[in-house]
Amino acid sequence: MTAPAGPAPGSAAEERPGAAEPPAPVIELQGVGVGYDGRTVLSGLDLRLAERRIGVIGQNGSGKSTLARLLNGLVVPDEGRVLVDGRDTRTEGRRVRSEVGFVFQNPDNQIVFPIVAEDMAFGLKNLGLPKKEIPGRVAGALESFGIGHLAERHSHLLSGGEKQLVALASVMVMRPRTVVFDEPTTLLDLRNRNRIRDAVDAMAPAAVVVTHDLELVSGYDRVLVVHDGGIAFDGAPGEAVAWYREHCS
Ligand SMILES: Nc1ncnc2c1ncn2[C@@H]1O[C@H](COP(=O)(O)OP(=O)(O)OP(=O)(O)O)[C@@H](O)[C@H]1O
Repeated sequence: MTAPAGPAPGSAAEERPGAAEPPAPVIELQGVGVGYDGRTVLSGLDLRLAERRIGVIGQNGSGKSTLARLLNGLVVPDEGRVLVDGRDTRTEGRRVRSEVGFVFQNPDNQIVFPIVAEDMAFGLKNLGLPKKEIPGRVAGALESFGIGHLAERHSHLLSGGEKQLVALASVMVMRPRTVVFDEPTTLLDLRNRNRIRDAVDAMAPAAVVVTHDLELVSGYDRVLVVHDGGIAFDGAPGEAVAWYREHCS
């Protein structure tokens, strides 16, 4: 399999000084409430998200993953609504998910096919991409994360770090405008954690990153602290982390 001459649009390799960045879609939460088994997890959330790098921090069980899943319709609210560029995740979930990708904490949750390239091609086939364009797109996405050599490997036999990079490439190959990450570095050693951090920092789409890794969000545009069923702090990374340390440790 040969990589295309240039980096894939939307790939990490495309990101370079002066490269045009696609505008992030505007994600709006209006009066959003979610509960499980009659227990409220998030309530009365009103948020407008349009920055390119947004971090989400908070204690275990505070509702961060739930908030992340609301953003592309993996969870639909019990109250209120979530709009992505005006599209309601309840009624246009499929369309929203083509614009807002999701990288799970455990990459095994998103790998379906045994071979890496097959797994990545599956999503593109579903998108209706012409068959002859698929191998080039897959190769380009893998190369952009420095993992072209994994194309023909068995997905389930990869190391944790390799799997997480493959999961990220599998989302990026779909060319989303925003990628939501649910604790992308939790299972990784320091080297792979830094690879993922650099990949997220450099990628062209916007990103919303849920994490307990407070250093990860230090250069972000905005950080939300989820606490007591809502957003307890919303602001610059330094202040958000300081608020979190003071109130939640
Ligand atoms: N599908 C579900 N069914 C029942 N309860 C759930 C479900 N998903 C989440 N919860 C509960 O909702 C609460 C919030 O969970 P969530 O995963 O959003 O928190 P979190 O902040 O991401 O936690 P962590 O940092 O531990 O990953 C928790 O009490 C969790 O047990």
